[in-house]
Amino acid sequence: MTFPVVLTIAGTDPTSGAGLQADCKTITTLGGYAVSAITAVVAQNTQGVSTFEQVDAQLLCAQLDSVRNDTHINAIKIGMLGSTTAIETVHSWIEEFDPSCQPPIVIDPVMVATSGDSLFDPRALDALKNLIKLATVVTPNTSELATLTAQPEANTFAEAIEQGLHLAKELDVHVVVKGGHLGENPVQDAIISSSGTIIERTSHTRVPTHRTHGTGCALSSAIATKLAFQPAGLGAAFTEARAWLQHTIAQADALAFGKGNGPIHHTAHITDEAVTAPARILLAGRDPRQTLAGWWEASTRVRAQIDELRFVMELGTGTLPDERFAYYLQQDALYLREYSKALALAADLAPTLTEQRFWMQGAHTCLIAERQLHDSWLVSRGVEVEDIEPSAITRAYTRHFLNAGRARRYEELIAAVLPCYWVYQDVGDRLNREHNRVDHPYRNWLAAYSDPRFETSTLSARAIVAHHVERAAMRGDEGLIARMYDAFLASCEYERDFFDQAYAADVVLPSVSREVDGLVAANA
Ligand SMILES: Nc1ncnc2c1ncn2[C@@H]1O[C@H](COP(=O)(O)OP(=O)(O)OP(=O)(O)O)[C@@H](O)[C@H]1O
Ligand SMILES: Cc1ncc(COP(=O)(O)O)c(N)n1
Repeated sequence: MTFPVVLTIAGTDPTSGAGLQADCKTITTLGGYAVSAITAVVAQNTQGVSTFEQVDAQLLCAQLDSVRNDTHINAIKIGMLGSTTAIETVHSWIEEFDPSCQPPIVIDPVMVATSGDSLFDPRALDALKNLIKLATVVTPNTSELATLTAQPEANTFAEAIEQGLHLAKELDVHVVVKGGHLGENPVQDAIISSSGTIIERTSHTRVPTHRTHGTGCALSSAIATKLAFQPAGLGAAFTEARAWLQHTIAQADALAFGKGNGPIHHTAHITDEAVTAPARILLAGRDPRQTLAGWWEASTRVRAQIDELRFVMELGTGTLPDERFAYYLQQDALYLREYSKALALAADLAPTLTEQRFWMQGAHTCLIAERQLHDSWLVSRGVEVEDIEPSAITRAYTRHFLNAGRARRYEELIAAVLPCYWVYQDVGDRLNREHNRVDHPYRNWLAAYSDPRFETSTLSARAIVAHHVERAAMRGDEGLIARMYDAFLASCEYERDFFDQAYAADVVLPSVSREVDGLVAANA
């Protein structure tokens, strides 16, 4: 297996919340191989910066050469540089790349730490702007954006966007505008192209935490890592990195490190067993049934079949006929009623209050989604749910998990309900990233499944199931693990058949009366 190499050029943080150490964690978590060059040694922690010293130019250059002489670099993230000397050293070093082979460069123009301590010599501003001209993308916060554009700090996201447009054109660089400092909820971010158009916008719930130390470092190194995998996909690199960041911020209070503005939880995804390249390496030699990463690998074939279904492809491109979509939504509404019962059964059987709360909340959300489906898209097209019967597929799928629940087999039940989160989130997120556009007929369906709240629920469901697999493995209960594994894979197959049924030969499609815009999400 080969890993794309991502170089971080940054200052240090001994407590690993920001700077070079945090960048290395981010790159590793997202499946890259992290290499680094130190610009400044900073004595800091979650409470502030006590002192720092710049690394001299020769030593900085020697570190950079050590990396370049030994490996191909797939992407570069540049963070704290601090002084004119460091900036000019990095500038000259980058200019030595053959222009046709220069890796993508992400610059986080670090000036002031979250604690308010300065990490930048203001006399270095012109040198920094010259360096930014060599970059692919720059990711200033609102205060850095104001300094770079010589304007007062923005008070609203719209003002920040104006400054971002100005900077993009002036320096001929893509700009990520970040709303973290604005206090608005939801938090908005956007990426602007060098020609001055907004490529992507994101909107996320503001996490109520003071533990946001290192968010800027993490976002920029995550974008660099995504670019290392896919150099041409800057828009997707930004939205994927931002979605990843949200979960790390949401888990910061659980990490609870330090006495001050603590760090985000960079590795939250691997601790709850997300499937990343490192997780796959850990799998080598282990029975794939013993980890969720192994389950996911085992479902690869079925997931590929889902991607190739006519229904899914047309849903993505927006060419799916209304009647097929209406049929699917009718069945989905019926499915959700039963799925909600399964989640309520899981709540009843849950061994802890946290798990009980999670499943109960899911059961409730399903019923809201079922109502919204009915009240919006279907009603507006004159399609009723009450008139129809569940299909054979809907019946078999719901029986599969309800049987486990009614037999009070908690672990099997939660393994069986997991694909409805995980497979849906995976398919929806990819379709949304590849196809969503303002005039897409099913854009709200696509957006719903890549919603960060759905992603957070999916990660929680995975964490709960992973915990029970782990416990069964510790007890040596191979039989239970095998039953959970089978229940999970059977549900993946039902997911495929569920998507496929609107194109079954004998399907009776509803008649759809008129077109009205707007559709609300199906499923959990
Ligand atoms: N409380 C929060 N909840 C959700 N997202 C947040 C929160 N605070 C910051 N973010 C996100 O974190 C990223 C960094 O934003 P911010 O504007 O704070 O940049 P920064 O100042 O460079 O970060 P840092 O705090 O590391 O210096 C952005 O994607 C922003 O949307
Ligand atoms: C070496 C270094 N680089 C960047 C930051 C900014 O991170 P934050 O604004 O979250 O403190 C930092 N504190 N230290």
